[in-house]
Formats: sequence, structure tokens, C-alpha cells
Amino acid sequence: MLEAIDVWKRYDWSRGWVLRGVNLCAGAGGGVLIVGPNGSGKTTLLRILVGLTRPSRGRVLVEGQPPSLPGARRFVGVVLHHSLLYDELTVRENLEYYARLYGVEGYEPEGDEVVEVLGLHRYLDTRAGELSFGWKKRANIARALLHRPRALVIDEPFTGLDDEASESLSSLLESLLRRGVAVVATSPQRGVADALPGFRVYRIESGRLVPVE
Ligand SMILES: Nc1ncnc2c1ncn2[C@@H]1O[C@H](COP(=O)(O)OP(=O)(O)OP(=O)(O)O)[C@@H](O)[C@H]1O
Repeated sequence: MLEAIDVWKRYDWSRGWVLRGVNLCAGAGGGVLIVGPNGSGKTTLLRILVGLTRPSRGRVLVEGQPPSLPGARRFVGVVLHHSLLYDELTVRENLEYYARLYGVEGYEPEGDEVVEVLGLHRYLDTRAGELSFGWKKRANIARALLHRPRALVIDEPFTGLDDEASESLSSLLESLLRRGVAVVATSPQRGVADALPGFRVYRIESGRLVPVE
């Protein structure tokens, strides 16, 4: 479960609030989609949710713990805009590296369902630095899910993916919800909600979350 409790954020005193009293809860199997225009604070909220940015006020809890605790990070898979893959390593080496980092025993990319669903098999032996944007994104999604986190936080899941990959990702996210994983996603485009049935949709308006019916 991911919770934001009365979260406020401003980056510096000379500028206004980016977030103003955001409350959000994504429980087991709950999907939340946050939509809003560029610069409205979506990424800021996600970064706060996973402990990469400090809120100015309020707090967040990951499975009931502050996200800064090392144990809490293990519960969450994170896909933000920048890649967390090592460009010099192949996709396989990257995935195996992260599996070791997370203490996942017996991990094999060939047996990884996410690798399969996203069609990454054919790129397992390609260096991450040689991948196109969309393929690198798919590899980052596999990287974020290989330790079977209880929650996935994903910024603009469909940006840069082709139609086929978007459909695969959409089914993958649905199946994560069915398995009890909490998913928080964002998009600058409200139409993305159509690809995410079962997600509660909010828009960010002046730093506040407003439910979209
Ligand atoms: N590290 C930072 N330092 C200062 N200001 C920041 C920082 N990160 C974001 N901001 C500001 O906070 C506001 C919200 O940015 P954020 O990236 O969260 O929006 P967003 O909705 O994710 O935008 P986009 O759709 O373009 O990705 C913007 O005004 C941005 O300039």
C-alpha cells in the first residue's frame, strides 16, 4: 500500500506550491492514474511517494513505513523518466545485476514473465546503451518488477511505446492489479484512462488531486 497524507511541496520559497495537501491511497490491487498538464506536479508526487523527493509538509507511507527506510524501498518498483540501466551492460546483465541487488534468488531473464510479455527476449544480449528509447523503457519496466514489488510507481507508462507494447503493458498492469499489486501511474493525457480500466483517475489541479468521474 502507498499512502500520501496531506502532502505539500514547494521547491523554493520564491515560488508557489507545486502540491497543496495531497491525500492519496493505493491499496493492494488498487490502480491510480494521475493526469495533469506538463508541469502540474505529477512527477513530483511520484518522487515523493517513493522517497526520492522530500515533501515540504505531510508524509508518505509505503506498506506503513516511511519510504526512506531501506526495507520499505523493497516493496516498490519505480519507473521514472530516466533509465536506471547501465548502458555498458547488456539487458540480461542489467536484470541479473538488479536481481542480485534485491536478493532475488534463481532469477533468469528467460523465465521472467514480464520479459516475455514485453517482447524483450530478442534484446537480452544487447547493451542497454544501444537500445532505442522504447526498448530501454521496456527493459526498465522489467527491471522495476523483477523483485515482485507490492507496488509499482510508473511515470507516463505509455510515452514512447509503440501500439503493440502499449497493449502489452496495459494487460500487464491489469494483471498486476489482479495479483494484488498497487499501481500508481501518471499521464499528461487524460485519454490514457481508456487503456487502464479499473484505475481510479485523478487530475492535478492547482496542486490538488480532484477525482475524475
Ligand atoms: N528539482 C526541482 N527543482 C525546482 N523545481 C522543480 C524541480 N522539479 C520540478 N520542479 C518544478 O515543479 C513543477 C512540477 O514539475 P513536475 O515535473 O512534477 O510536473 P509534471 O506534471 O510531472 O510535468 P511533465 O508532464 O512535464 O513531466 C514545475 O514547475 C517544475 O518546474
